Amino acid sequence: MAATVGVASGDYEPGSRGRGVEGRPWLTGAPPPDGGGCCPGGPAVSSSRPREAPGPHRGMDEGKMDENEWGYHGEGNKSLVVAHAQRCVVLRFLKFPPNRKKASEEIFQHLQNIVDFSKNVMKEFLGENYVHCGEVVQLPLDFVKQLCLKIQSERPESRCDKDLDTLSGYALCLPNLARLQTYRFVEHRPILCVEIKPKCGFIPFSGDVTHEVKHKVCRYCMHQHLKVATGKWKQISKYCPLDLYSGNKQRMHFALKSLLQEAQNNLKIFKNGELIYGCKDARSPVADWSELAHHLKPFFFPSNGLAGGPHCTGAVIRELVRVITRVLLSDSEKGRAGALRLGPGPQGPRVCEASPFGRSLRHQGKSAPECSGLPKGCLLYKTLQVQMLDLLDIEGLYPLYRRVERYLEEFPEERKTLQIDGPYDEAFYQKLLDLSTEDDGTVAFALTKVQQYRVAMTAKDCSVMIALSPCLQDASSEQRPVVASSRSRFAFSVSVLDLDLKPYESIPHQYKLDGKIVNYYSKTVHAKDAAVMSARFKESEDCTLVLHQV
Ligand SMILES: O=P(O)(O)O[C@H]1[C@H](OP(=O)(O)O)[C@@H](OP(=O)(O)O)[C@H](OP(=O)(O)O)[C@@H](OP(=O)(O)O)[C@H]1OP(=O)(O)O
Ligand SMILES: Nc1ncnc2c1ncn2[C@@H]1O[C@H](COP(=O)(O)OP(=O)(O)O)[C@@H](O)[C@H]1O
Repeated sequence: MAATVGVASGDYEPGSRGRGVEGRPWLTGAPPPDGGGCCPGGPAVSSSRPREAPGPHRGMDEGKMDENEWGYHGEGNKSLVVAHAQRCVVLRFLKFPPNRKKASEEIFQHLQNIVDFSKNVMKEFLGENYVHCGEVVQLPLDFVKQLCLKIQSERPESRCDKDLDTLSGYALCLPNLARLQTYRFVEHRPILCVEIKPKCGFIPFSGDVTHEVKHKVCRYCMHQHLKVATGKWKQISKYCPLDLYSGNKQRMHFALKSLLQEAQNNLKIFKNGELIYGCKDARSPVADWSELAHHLKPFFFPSNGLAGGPHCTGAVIRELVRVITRVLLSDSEKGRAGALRLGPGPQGPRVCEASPFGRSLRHQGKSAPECSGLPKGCLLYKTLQVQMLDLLDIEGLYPLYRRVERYLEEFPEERKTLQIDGPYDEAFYQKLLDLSTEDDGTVAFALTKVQQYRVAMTAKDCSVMIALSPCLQDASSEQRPVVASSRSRFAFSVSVLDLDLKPYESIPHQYKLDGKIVNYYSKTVHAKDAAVMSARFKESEDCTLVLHQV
């Protein structure tokens, strides 16, 4: 069990073993030292050992954490996140199905693996500026239990099939990326945060793909049909990741407007840390642009130089889309591409046949606008490079997974040597750089492809957080980059989150899911398109017959 540290120097030392929060100024309620803390602005997790703390009472004495200072922030399939009311720090807890008992040490190791993977792998691939590793902290069990009770009513019903881990006391402490990363204390300025889960930005190019449609339509667009059919979402989104990743402003604008029309779990907008836009689940009300514009107008038209009404809504949405596009194309790494050199970009088609944008161009007899491509130092480019570690597609990868499985059935003790469950250290990272696809029949080759696939899956499911804070006209940009809109200027930060390495055990699920998605799409959509085409062809044939008779 991880030790709880004693009184520390007060500096924030990431990567310690489940730092207890005792006596750690950057985690206490006291004002942090300049620049201290997992988020320089500070603070908040007070000190204590996991123990049955005295009954809850107001005030933050040393060693008592107050669940009333924390609020529900969001959750996905695996984690639940709470944010401190004043400070820019979050606690990210693991979630499990009810009655799923996991030993505390196992929880600690799981969380430490997330930190190690972010630090040793994703920081290398995506860049120092975009990735925040956080740190494993140990919390008072009573605090966690009270917190769980407090937030339960705020959770979307669709997420309540799993519960917060209240038994181990471990959580990840991270900077609150929904607030601008400041280098000192949090500046009390309005902050707008846009979170995008872009999903996979390329069409598979592997020769192992057996379903022809997979070379024409992207995974996201195909998956939309199955998701609507199974009731996960009400309507098919017009968003296509290839438009967002294209680097072409026209396509990126279309992609962002599509996300604004149908957010699903791919878009969330926060204002001063509060969720103001984005579906909590399939039953959430339909997107209301006028309400969103009302929230955003002060950011984009600060002098209130814009009358209300539909014109205003359109103008505000246009400004938002343009600013987000500029930020996505910004290059905080000054052109430093990541460690991967996967070639000029996706080798498959650059436009997805299912994208409404692509379809409208074809109907107008135009070709897709040339892909200006993403700047090599921007987060989308780097994320796409990591996604393309999926070199063989799941259809080519799955037999290699079976090879590793057969080896582990024979030598189960080798699982540790193969680093299936970590440690995700430098050695693990170095093995990811071997991009060969020539199968030499060895377990080593199979394992490398499996590990690369897991990393690619992680990059296909992560999210980009963009934080915007209005800054004065003369704000110098050396501390923080600045982006201009028609009437405003914003200091901004771009971060990536949800970088948990996808589990080795999820590969069979991916293989089955891939088949389900493709079969459903081929059976319903592709067949329908073919029927429409043949009806048109028949129609034109009938016309030809009439002509002959005459
Ligand atoms: O619907 P969510 O929020 O539970 O998200 C799922 C992902 O579904 P979605 O496609 O709606 O983003 C799911 O991604 P795929 O459907 O497989 O594309 C994702 O599974 P992975 O494929 O293994 O990434 C799933 O991730 P985990 O089960 O948590 O690993 C979950 O994504 P997150 O909730 O964002 O983790
Ligand atoms: N560091 C963070 N700062 C602010 N919000 C966060 C942070 N990490 C996660 N979140 C919010 O919590 C939600 C769920 O977290 P996430 O890590 O995506 O869960 P999961 O791993 O289950 O997908 C995210 O969509 C995001 O809105």
